Amino acid sequence: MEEWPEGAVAAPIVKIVKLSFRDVNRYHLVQKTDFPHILAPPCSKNCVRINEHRSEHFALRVTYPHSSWPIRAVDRIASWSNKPLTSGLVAGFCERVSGFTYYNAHVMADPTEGALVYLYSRLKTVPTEPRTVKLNCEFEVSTYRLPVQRIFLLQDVFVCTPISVPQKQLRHKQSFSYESIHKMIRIGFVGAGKIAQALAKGFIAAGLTKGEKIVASDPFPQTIKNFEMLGAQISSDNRLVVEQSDVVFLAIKPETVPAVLCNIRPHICKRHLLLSTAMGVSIQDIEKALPPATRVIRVMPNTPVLVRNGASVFVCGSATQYEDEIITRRLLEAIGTCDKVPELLMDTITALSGSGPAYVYIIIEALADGAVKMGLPRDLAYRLAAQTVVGAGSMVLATKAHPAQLKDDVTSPAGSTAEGLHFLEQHGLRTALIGAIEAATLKCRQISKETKEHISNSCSTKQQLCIKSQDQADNFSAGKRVRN
Ligand SMILES: NC(=O)C1=CN([C@@H]2O[C@H](COP(=O)(O)OP(=O)(O)OC[C@H]3O[C@@H](n4cnc5c(N)ncnc54)[C@H](OP(=O)(O)O)[C@@H]3O)[C@@H](O)[C@H]2O)C=CC1
Ligand SMILES: O=C(O)[C@@H]1CCC=N1
Repeated sequence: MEEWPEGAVAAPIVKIVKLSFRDVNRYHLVQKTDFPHILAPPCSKNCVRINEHRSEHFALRVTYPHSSWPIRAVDRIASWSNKPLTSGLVAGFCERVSGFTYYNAHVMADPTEGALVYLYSRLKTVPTEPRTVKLNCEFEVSTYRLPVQRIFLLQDVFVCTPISVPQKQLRHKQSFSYESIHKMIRIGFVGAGKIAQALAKGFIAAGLTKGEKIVASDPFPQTIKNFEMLGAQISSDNRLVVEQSDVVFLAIKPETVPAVLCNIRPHICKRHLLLSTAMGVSIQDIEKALPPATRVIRVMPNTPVLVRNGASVFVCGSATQYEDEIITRRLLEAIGTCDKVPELLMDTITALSGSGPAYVYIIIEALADGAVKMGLPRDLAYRLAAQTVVGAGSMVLATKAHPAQLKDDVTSPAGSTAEGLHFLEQHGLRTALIGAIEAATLKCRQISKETKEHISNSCSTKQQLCIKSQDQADNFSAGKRVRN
């Protein structure tokens, strides 16, 4: 039996009868992701069907395929216990509240064998208020035997132990918190520009990592200084970032992507998860330029991730594991919303939420300019305009009402709003915004096409390019500024 990692706690036999999301934070959590072995998909023959449209409990007894199946925790804390589990209980709860479906489930190891409790949870939307999730004894009477398949529903696995466990039951005194898992993931940024900085600051603000756990590269000394100020390790050599991180954000402009991929390619290995923010560069094109089976996820965040209010989406590559999706979700959900989308929507999403903050800033600026023209102090005008945008956006999300309905609610008969709206319609605000999304989408498509050609060409002349990139990288390392 291997040693437990430093800081881990031995989970005692706990029978959870009630768990709230607030409680989750009170548990010591060890994330575990190696769980394709456990559960059948919810709609398979032998499995409880989970009805998405009403709240219900479900319960399953599972039998693991091999008595030697080890309990393994993720990645860098792999094999912290290899005690075999042969059976366990899965209990879950699917809840439909205010239009959202919440999934939660537990796997309890057989107490005689492992005495570990796993908590799986998947929330379509993270509730703003802690929710009580009842997990009760019902599940103990279930006797399903399931084929061994992948879990679809469940997002995360934690080994839990209540904080109230007497110290003497703990093998190690320190707790091993959920946050500390992410602190173990070394995050790297290739390209240290605007979106890289916003992401890094967001992750730090969310407590997912610390500045010193980040490593970033950029040829531009002024830009990279911003990372230095976060306490990050900085370099002008992209290869160093790759070597020193597990999750690598590719935060460079599309035209730079082919040469950079060529440069980092020899340093990419199995442990890496590559998250590309590059607009218009398809997963297929990125994968083509990297070693086979490189795990690539394409993401489209926006700058409000800086204040943990971003709108991000992601697309999984052909070699990604479910665990990679979990990590991506955990990272992006900590700094805003996060949706998995089909890749064909990426160009339009780039135009909408990727570029969108820029449009909204112009709107805020213009609203404030109007107010200043009419006599308001400028700082008050900006504050009111910004808060109005925040409030209106929150109304759309919270009420799910049609924006037109919410607009009508503001517009009193013969009032001032109607006058303002009339003016906007006369001057084509709607048309302008629709046109902006269309124009930006088309630009993304064009860049996508160009990058595809560029990558195809660079793949055919890969060796030459690699030599060139190597030279460039060496020049960066030598402190010279080189542009592609
Ligand atoms: N800004 C945003 O809101 C969003 C941007 N994105 C995407 O993210 C990517 C980055 O955008 P953004 O941060 O705005 O752009 P920036 O120009 O701010 O950042 C890119 C950085 O990469 C640097 N760079 C250039 N060549 C290399 C190289 N060979 N190796 C490493 N770094 C290099 C650039 O340096 P230099 O300036 O000297 O060229 C620059 O500092 C783009 O593909 C964009 O489409 C996605 C979502 C939102
Ligand atoms: O302007 C750009 O190209 C990027 C894409 C989304 C936001 N900024």
